[in-house]
Amino acid sequence: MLSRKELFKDTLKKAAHAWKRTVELHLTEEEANLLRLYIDQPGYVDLHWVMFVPAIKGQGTEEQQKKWLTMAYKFQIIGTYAQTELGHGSNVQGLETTATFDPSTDEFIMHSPTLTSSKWWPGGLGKTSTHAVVYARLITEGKDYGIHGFIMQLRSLDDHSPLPGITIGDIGGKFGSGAYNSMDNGVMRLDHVRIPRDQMLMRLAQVTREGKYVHSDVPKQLLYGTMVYVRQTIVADASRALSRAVCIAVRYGAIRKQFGSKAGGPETQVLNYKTQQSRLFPFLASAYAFRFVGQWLKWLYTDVTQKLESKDFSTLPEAHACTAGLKSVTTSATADAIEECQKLCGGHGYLNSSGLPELFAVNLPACTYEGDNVVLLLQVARFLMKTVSQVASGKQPVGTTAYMGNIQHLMQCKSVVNTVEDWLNPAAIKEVFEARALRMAVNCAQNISKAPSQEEGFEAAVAHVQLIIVTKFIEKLQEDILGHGVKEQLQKLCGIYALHLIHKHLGDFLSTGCVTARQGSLANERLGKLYAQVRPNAVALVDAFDYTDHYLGSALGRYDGDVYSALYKEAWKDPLNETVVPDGYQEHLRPLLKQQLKLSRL
Ligand SMILES: CC(C)(COP(=O)(O)OP(=O)(O)OC[C@H]1O[C@@H](n2cnc3c(N)ncnc32)[C@H](O)[C@@H]1OP(=O)(O)O)[C@@H](O)C(=O)NCCC(=O)NCCSC(=O)/C=C/CCCCCCCCCCCCC(=O)O
Ligand SMILES: Cc1cc2nc3c(=O)[nH]c(=O)nc-3n(C[C@H](O)[C@H](O)[C@H](O)COP(=O)(O)OP(=O)(O)OC[C@H]3O[C@@H](n4cnc5c(N)ncnc54)[C@H](O)[C@@H]3O)c2cc1C
Repeated sequence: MLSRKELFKDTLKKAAHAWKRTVELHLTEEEANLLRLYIDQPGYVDLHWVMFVPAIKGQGTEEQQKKWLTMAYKFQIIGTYAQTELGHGSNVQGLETTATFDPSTDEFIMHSPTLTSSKWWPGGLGKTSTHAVVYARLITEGKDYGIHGFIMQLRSLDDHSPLPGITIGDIGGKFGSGAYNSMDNGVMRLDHVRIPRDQMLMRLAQVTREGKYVHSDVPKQLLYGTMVYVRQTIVADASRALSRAVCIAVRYGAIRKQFGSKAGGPETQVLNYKTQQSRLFPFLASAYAFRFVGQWLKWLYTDVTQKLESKDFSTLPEAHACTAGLKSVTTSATADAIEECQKLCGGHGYLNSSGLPELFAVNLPACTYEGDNVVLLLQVARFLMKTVSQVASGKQPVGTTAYMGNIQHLMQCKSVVNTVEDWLNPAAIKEVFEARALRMAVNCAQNISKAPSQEEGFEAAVAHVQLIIVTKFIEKLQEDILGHGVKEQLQKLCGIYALHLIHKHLGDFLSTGCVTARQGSLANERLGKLYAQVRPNAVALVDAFDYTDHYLGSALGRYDGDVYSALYKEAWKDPLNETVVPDGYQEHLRPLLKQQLKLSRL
């Protein structure tokens, strides 16, 4: 119910309080991250910690890190990540902002040469950030060396006014009433702003005092390293958002009753309807699947980072493909699922008090930020095409593409499934997912020379990423899992996750010959049985997410199930209910009613 200005100020207040507590309680970096997470309101601090600091860590020299991170860690400066422009977001190499080296003063001149080169979108830029890592085309000795990162001070540290030559503001209201409107996404134009040479982030390349451009021995793709890092955190974020929506819809489904038995007995909980289960339980399974794959991705990222530190860059392409693909598939699935959960809760799901509209509006842009989901999957497709061609030339693939090394078998194998129970076998499931992913990638690679098809590449990428998620779920179940019966429940969810994908993408599985129509129908039968088996534990499986009512923010998802009183109470809090007779009655309603009454008497 807050206005945009009030909402923004509230975000500043919460962030300042969180920082105060972080200092007072001597929180570790991880604890401070959690504190921000549970404040649960997008704000400038996200950009500061999740993008500005990592960009300097990844692209700054040791000396630069020492200088800037010391201030950033103490919040003496607030930073953002200013990459996207009005004219270009996905096409990073198409950015237009220039950083021209002037050897006479040992400075870079930062400039926005066109309207479309205005920086547009960076979070916290609009009203808050004092500094930014700004991405611009480096020009020295008359030559354009492409996009590089530069640290710029944007606002005075005394009175917060923009520095000379910098025009800066907020880009305006966004989707939904609250949601991402707590963030001051900004616009910025630069008019020949001078910064010292040593504010170019120089780990990847340097410009000497004389203006010579010198490459480092690290790959230029490290320029994109911050995005790899953030995409990895977004997967965990998507799993959290999805689990919140599912928690609301499952709990409400257990409370909501519609239609009775013919004999006039009690009405049926909507969660008991098969159609409700087949729509909702795949989301429950996905929430767990995304959590496990997110944990694995975090491990992969840490592993790659350690390798990079010792100058082993070999796993960078795979890390890029995994983070891009998983960010894309999990955020798209999550946005769709939250929207569907709204429908699963019927009319009440459409109320703000259900918590679902806000959850949807906050998570929808994750499909776009940190890389449009389609653009990212096309990157995965490119990686797959390269891998297929390496396999063809005898190279053994590793990591998440290791399965492609089994090409002889996977290109011609037939699924062993013969009964409904056979679909309980993880090896049988994994084999059909591997065969589907490989055959789609190979078909795409073969067709590329004839008529390049983006769609085919996109579909092959989706199949590959789904295989990763299924595989990581299966691997998770091979670990020791504490708690009586917990593993059995997770096995059921793993089955649901995999089999609902077979159901949804049956066309792929059939057309690539991985399963027959009969096996597809056995998978559906198995899926129906799994839904029935999960039903008794569905509420416990969402309680296990351990969300407080406060964090869930939903009248429908309350732990105590007292849904109707909560809805009723929430309604009365609406500002429209502050007066019995609404504002506007005297000016607009009364004259209208009186006029009509007069007319009717004539
Ligand atoms: C990938 C692009 C589209 C590149 O396109 P292209 O022009 O074709 O390619 P080049 O630039 O020439 O590159 C070619 C080669 O480089 C490889 N490549 C590309 N990207 C990478 C990469 N990232 N890493 C490694 N390698 C890469 C590519 O494969 C080519 O290799 P080869 O030649 O084939 O060998 C690119 O331009 C692009 O990425 N576009 C997308 C742009 C984008 O993503 N922009 C993001 C802007 S910033 C933003 O959006 C910020 C949003 C705010 C988000 C706030 C998030 C808050 C999250 C909160 C989290 C909560 C915390 C949770 C805490 C917890 O849970 O722990
Ligand atoms: C809430 C939010 C916060 C953001 N925060 C930041 C930030 O802090 N810092 C920052 O720098 N940026 C930020 N961004 C910008 C964001 O990174 C870009 O919007 C994103 O990278 C997509 O780029 P675009 O907007 O140029 O989309 P476009 O690339 O213009 O996409 C438009 C359409 O074209 C399609 N398309 C584009 N290229 C291709 C292709 N090659 N093949 C097929 N289809 C294609 C896309 O799929 C999409 O459907 C933010 C964006 C949002 C929404």
